[in-house]
Amino acid sequence: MAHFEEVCKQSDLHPKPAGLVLQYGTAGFRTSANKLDHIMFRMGLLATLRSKKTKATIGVMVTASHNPEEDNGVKLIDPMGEMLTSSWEDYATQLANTDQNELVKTLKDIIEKEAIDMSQEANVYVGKDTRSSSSSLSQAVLDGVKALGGHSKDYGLVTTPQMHYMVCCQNTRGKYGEATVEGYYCKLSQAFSQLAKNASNRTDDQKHLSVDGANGIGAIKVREMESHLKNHMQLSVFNDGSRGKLNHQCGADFVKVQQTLPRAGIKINPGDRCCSFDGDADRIVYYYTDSQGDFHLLDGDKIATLISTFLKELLNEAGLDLKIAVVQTAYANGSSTHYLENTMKVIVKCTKTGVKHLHHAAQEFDIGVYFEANGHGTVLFSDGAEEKIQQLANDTNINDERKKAAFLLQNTINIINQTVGDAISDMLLIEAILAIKGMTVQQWDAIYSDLPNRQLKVKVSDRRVIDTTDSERRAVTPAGLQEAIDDLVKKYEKARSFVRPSGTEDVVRVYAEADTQESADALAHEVSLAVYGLAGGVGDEPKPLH
Ligand SMILES: CC(=O)N[C@H]1[C@@H](OP(=O)(O)O)O[C@H](CO)[C@@H](O)[C@@H]1O
Ligand SMILES: [Mg+2]
Repeated sequence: MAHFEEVCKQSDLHPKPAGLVLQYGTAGFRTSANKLDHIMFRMGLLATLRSKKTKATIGVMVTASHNPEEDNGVKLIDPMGEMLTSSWEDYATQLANTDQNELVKTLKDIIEKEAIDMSQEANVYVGKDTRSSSSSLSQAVLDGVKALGGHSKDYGLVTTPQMHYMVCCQNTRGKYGEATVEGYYCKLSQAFSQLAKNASNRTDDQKHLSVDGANGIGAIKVREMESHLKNHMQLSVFNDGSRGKLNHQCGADFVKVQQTLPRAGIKINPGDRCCSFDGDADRIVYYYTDSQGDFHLLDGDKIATLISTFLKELLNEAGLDLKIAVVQTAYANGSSTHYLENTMKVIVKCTKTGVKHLHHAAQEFDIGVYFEANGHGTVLFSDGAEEKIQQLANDTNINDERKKAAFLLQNTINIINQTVGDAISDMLLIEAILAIKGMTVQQWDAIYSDLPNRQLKVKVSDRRVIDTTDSERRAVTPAGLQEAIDDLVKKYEKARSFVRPSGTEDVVRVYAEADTQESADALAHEVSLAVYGLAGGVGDEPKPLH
């Protein structure tokens, strides 16, 4: 067929560097931008096949999220706005690594295996972040779609969650919202205005929020959103990309891992409510400093607690019997899990790291709140739960308290981006909850106290020697490692530690928590030494933090 000739011709313009092998990992492909041109072209091809197969619009987002500006990456978005189904991740890896002269054969294999009707129309939406490499790389995706005869729509600069939203809107024929950036702002800001009506007498101070945009796309988009929010919120946007470097000493990942204020580009006063987005605005963390200048972080665990408390109270007031659960990973602070299980008495589930795992687990419940500790998360409502809430909101025979709760639940559904974690949507929901509950960031922080914790990285020659079980909380290989960790953990109070190979970097990650920061730091260091010794450490031996 003519398309394959075109693929061959075009593919020569997007050559694969010899010997390069890349894998579709936790967050798609991610590496130095200069190695990705052929990957982008080929993901354009794959997205076109996926669209033909599903008879739906597929999304492609060009971004490397919180990684340095020099990196880039790409991920595919499935019809309902969710991550690409895992069975197709293997096709992505095959296509990425196949030699130029085998490309058509690899394509034909996929077409045959999936019984794809090539006469079916294909539709692919493409978006990109603000990296300097993103323009040419997203053009390579568009070239791939065109080569296989697919239709494409280039959304240009958008946040990752906006891209997921567009795909979902398109494939639900507008039921989820209008598939434009403007439609996104309208849907979210209308829901926010409705929720904010239920907050009494907020002062300008209470409406004020400092936002660290990580010098990325989130800064641009939150500014665009601001005009839709009218006088409901007052934003000061720092690290808006006009000067600083993307993700450099700022942004959600920096703040979470370093447990400190953005080192660059932000001016705040003690007590000010602040938040940081990551480079593609799918993560958010909150923080403030107290009068002593001490830093207080409100991470994904605190966000999940705030949101699930709010929802549980509304369900009670509405008299709705819906099952709510919180999904976390092993990185969730032990205090958060304890609080959720024992004080709030909600179901808590732990999954492997990576949003797709949390997302799937959250789909099992009427209402599933999922957050990674690093601030990536959202809330999922089952169709049944949405229907019940809708019915109640339309019921004229209920008392005012139930009516109000149903109205708040309805608008909470609308403010949330259920397709994926979304810094802007999460920010609006958190701001609405704080406003409705008349709560300060300090009061939110006081719901429970985090256990001091530390995250470290260890370089080893092959991180695949570490295999884990129990949602990554225990290592089964190499021999002796888990026993060594168990012995170290016993030395400390309230201690917990685990190790796992990263899915996005060539490192082993070490996590430790304990009753004091000194203990958490010491435990993390000792476990790093155990990893270094038993799992083939390379380079210098890990040094103590103090
Ligand atoms: C400890 C940590 O924050 N890990 C991150 C990181 O995964 P790793 O597999 O740990 O490299 O990147 C993922 C993709 O962004 C994110 O989902 C995950 O939470
Ligand atoms: Mg991100």
